Amino acid sequence: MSAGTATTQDVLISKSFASLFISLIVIIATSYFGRILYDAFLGPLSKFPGPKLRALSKVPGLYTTITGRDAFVRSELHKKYGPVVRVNPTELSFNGGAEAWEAIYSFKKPKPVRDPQFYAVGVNGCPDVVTSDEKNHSRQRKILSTGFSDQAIKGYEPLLKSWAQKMITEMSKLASNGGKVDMLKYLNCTTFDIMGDLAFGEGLGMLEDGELSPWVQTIFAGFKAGTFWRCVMQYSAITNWLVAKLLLNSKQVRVKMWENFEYCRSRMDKRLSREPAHSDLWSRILSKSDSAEKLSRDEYHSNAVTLMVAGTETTATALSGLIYLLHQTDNRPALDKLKAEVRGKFSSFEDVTLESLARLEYMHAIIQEGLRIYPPAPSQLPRRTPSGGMMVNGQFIPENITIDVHPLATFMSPTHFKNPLKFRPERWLGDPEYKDDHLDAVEPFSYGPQNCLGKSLAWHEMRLLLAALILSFDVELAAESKDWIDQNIYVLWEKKPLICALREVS
Ligand code: HEM
Repeated sequence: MSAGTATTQDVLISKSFASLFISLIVIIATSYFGRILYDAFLGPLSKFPGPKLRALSKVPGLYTTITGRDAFVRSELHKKYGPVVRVNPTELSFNGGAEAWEAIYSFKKPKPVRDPQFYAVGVNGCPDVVTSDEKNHSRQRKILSTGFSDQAIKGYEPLLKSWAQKMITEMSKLASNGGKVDMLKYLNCTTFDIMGDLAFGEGLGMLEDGELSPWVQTIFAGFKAGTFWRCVMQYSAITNWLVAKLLLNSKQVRVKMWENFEYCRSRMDKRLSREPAHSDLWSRILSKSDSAEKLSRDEYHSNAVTLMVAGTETTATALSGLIYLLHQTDNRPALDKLKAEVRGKFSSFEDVTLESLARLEYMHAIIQEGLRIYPPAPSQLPRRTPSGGMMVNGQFIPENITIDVHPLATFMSPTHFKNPLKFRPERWLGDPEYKDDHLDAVEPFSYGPQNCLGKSLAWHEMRLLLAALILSFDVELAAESKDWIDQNIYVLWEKKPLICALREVS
């Protein structure tokens, strides 16, 4: 056989390999894109309305999320397409009000689970009340609830009042020097000190320093960075693997994450080793700690981290938003009525009790309206449909689909509220002008068995801190905070300092 013949044979073999390879690529590409087209236009989710581009690709949703505009875009999508929108190839967003909350978040079975891509287990690998499976969630929640009962909260009253008083004292020092106050920072310092005292038996020294600790600043920055990396991970299996292996597993990131975790772990261990001077979240829980259902040491650690994040920024955000809204020209009548109610009822902060505050009707309506327009948790809380799929509002949704009620798109929807953009506490007080409002669409603390465990404590804190401010100061919004509410959302609002001038009430 000549060398020339062998070369021709080689060429023929390599040509057939090339054409085999190209055919393989064509088959894979056809089935890949065919699948995408099928899912978008013929698959089980194709019956749900929404922009076709969003049915075809995750990219538009990831883009609006990374740019912090997703919540606002979703509100517009719901206005255009109605109460259910296909916002991603495998995600449906709902804003149907009470019916949608009930369908997705209630006790009813089959129940969707918290989306594991959104709810990641903490650095110690031990699931807390938020990230554990259904059985462990019920167990942990039952134990933790002991620390949030009405009776337990009553026991925290002196502690809560002393921190509110400390907040006023620190603000007064600035006000008497003619200085301005970053209300957001002081409210955050207060809620973190309160939670430190409730969870670790001692404050975190933030009001004293007038600064958020580096630990808190890292937590806040983490929401934006976390949103970005989650989007990269969600893009594809490859990016998911790359971020998980190269970034999250890198020594530098692990060290930083452990440092953050250590802040809570060491304080939690210290608390568990001694009895604090006052009753706190754990007092009742520990008094029953011989029960078979007790928390493990790791569960104490992971829940301490969760409580420090869930129970602080949220309350401070609600109050900052409320203060901003109350100081808009259009809302002055509401502010005046609130001042009259609080100052008419109490001559000084010493007279204030949690119980008497809970009876202030106008304050209640004001806070409800603040939570509607500026909910501290404005973004979707995603759930995954269970194996076998489930019915939602009369429509079948296959398994492993992400579904959620979008809080902001629901609370600001003209379907549910007259003048949805206007701050009108009267809608919560039976004003006939707002008789057609769907007040039960507003669930700022979420709904059902996984709703906010600290809801009652949060309400007491909001009323107490608001009353303390009203009894102590007349507040004016500084010019630099005029557009404070124009914020992006990275799971939470990306807030700027809320600068206010304070005049002490004589
Ligand atoms: C205005 C203040 C607050 C708002 C708007 C709020 C809102 C929420 C929301 C929407 C959820 C559901 C999260 C989800 O499903 O992913 C939640 C859960 C939770 N919140 Fe709050 N929260 C507030 C204050 C607090 C406080 C003060 C605490 C405790 C000290 C707290 C502790 C928790 C816990 C432990 C969970 C998880 C419950 C579970 O999974 O069973 N929250 N909160």
